[in-house]
Amino acid sequence: MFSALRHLLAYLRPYRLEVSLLLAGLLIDLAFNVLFSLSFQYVIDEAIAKHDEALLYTILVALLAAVVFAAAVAIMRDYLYARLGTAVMNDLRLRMFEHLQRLSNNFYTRMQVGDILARFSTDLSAVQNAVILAIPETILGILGVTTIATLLFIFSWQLALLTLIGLPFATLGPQVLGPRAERDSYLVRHEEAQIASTVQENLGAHAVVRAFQLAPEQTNRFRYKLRSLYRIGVRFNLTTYLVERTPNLTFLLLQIAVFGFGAVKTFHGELSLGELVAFNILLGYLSTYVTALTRVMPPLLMAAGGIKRIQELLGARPQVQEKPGAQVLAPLGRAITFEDVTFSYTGEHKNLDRVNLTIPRGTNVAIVGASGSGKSTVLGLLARFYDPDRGAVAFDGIDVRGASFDSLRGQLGIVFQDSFLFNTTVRENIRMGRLTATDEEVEAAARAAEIHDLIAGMPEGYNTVVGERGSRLSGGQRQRVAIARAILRDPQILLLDEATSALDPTTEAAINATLERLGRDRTVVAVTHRMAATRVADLILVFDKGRLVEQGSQTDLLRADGLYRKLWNKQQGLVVSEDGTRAEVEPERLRAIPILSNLSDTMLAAVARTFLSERLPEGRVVILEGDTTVEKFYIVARGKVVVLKRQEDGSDKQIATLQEGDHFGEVALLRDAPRNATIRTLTPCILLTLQRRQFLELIQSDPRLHREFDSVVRSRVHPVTLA
Ligand SMILES: Nc1ncnc2c1ncn2[C@@H]1O[C@H](COP(=O)(O)OP(=O)(O)OP(=O)(O)O)[C@@H](O)[C@H]1O
Repeated sequence: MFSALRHLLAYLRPYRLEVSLLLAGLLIDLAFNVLFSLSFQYVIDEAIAKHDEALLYTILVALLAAVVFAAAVAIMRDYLYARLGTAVMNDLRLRMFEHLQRLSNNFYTRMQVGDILARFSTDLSAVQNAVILAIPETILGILGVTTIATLLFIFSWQLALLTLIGLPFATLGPQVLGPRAERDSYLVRHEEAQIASTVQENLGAHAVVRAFQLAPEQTNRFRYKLRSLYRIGVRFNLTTYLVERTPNLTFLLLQIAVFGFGAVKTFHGELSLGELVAFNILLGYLSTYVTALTRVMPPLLMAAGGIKRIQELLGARPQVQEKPGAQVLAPLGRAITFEDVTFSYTGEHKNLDRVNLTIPRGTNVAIVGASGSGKSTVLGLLARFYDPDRGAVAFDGIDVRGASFDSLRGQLGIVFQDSFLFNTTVRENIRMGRLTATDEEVEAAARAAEIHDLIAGMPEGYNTVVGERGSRLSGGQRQRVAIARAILRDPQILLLDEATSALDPTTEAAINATLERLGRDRTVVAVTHRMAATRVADLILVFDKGRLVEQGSQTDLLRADGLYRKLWNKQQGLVVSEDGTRAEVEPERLRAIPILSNLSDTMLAAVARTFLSERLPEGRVVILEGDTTVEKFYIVARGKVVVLKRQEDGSDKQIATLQEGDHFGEVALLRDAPRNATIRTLTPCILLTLQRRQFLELIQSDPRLHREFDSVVRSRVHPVTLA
């Protein structure tokens, strides 16, 4: 609690003037309350008892004037509260937002978006409550209690002593229950953030939820999270009410005791009637101040959890930082090198293992390998989104860790598979490549990315707003805007991370041609899982489980008959129609699938004809773990899918990703069995599917094949393949 208060006061530090005026206002408020109490003594003992009418009216007029003045001051205080609350919140929002810009990629993979957003919403509003309500009430409470306690001593030391002995009991409740409530407050905030994350995920997945009738399952998951919030919420609310309630109760008892004792003293003439009344009114104010102090407990406790979570965010250190006095990197002259680079995202296993490579300036380099082999990680280290655990990434021999961010990233233009477009105009989206670019330069970049004519043809031209994440543009158009953005930087080095793999073949070919042209005279490093796209590369780097296992030109690598050749073969025989809507598999390609490898040519041709194409958007569940109704075998003709395994805590763990040429669900051709993993599309996909019923009909039409297949079934039923 004290650390939360310390942080709250730190948030208020830039507003010393406003806080001083507020304090002055609070003192005036207190002074009025004291004067009001004392006036009773004078009215009763001096004016009424002594029949002094002039004094009576003087006191009443003075009181009226004081009320008007105190009310004016109270309005000024309200204004200051309003200003302070809003200003402090905006300061915090800005600090958090700025800090988020500095944090490294690892933070974003670790944190859920909903959790971060909750820190900006519910946590901040709890802090706002504390600033607006709790801080002034606490200050007024403390000032009030001390001033009034002193005055009480002046009236009657015995009564005051009695009050002061009783007062500590009022703090027992908060002392005992406060720390527990503070801990629970953090938990409540955490649970609320979890709920925000679940809602956010559900909103993003609404199409999948509807298509797969997952609403009851999703609602159950949500209900489970609500139950957890309910448990902690009830405990927290009860504890905070008790924190508030116990002092009130103690105070009531105390008030009765003091009043009784005072009444007896007045009866015996040891205290005047006016003094007794004034004393009791002061006591009433004391009670108000103590109550005010206890009333601030719930919002303060609530804010304590929020402040802790905000401070956690502000305290997160960027993993990758610019060194003080970092060197300005000259434009790349000779080569980018990886010198014995080892890197792990989580420390559990190496995602890059002792990688040595050289990318000479001006070359076109392709990075290939199975999904998860570390291709994108190479780009991440090159752009210094991460730092290697061992070894170094160097530009012309200079370790990038010693270089300034601007001079390193200023040389790079990056196009991702799904480049983010902001919900603003096309012009502004492109200009984000270089904020100082003129409109003419923006248009020149759009021309280079071959999207100028299309933009110019739109009713609002470059001022067309692209919608959330660029939703008003097609995938190909979005990608061209992203390329224009990268080109606007006129980068020496172009990094392409699967820049065209989510597009249909015609658009992909067109954009690849654009990129090929734009890549001339630049250094291009392109991650791709499409082997055909490596044809233009001067150098191909082949990765396997984080290691660079082969490198050379396409001709060399095909001749070498190693991993590259294997990956190449896997993608042969899968033909996608130009508009990217259908796919076919060539019979010979099916021979690479163990379960079909022994079929005759005629049968393979028949099986190949039986395959159907399915187009699925990103994020669609193809197979659900435990489902027994899916009777299909799948080949990925386009795109990427992820294999997920349900964990004991109900979450899904990613165990593999499969890409073009990979297959899954082989076991569905053999027998009924619950699927042992969930398969979900990571990108838009075209899947080739083979229905068990149709497949078996084909097989059964030929008794010889039927016998052959039976023996395959018997030999393969045990080692169950994926899903
Ligand atoms: N932010 C991250 N945190 C933890 N592990 C990660 C992270 N990013 C990637 N990985 C893991 O590191 C490994 C290499 O990932 P990387 O993205 O470089 O592979 P890739 O070859 O580009 O795969 P793909 O073709 O599927 O994009 C994978 O096992 C992946 O699961």
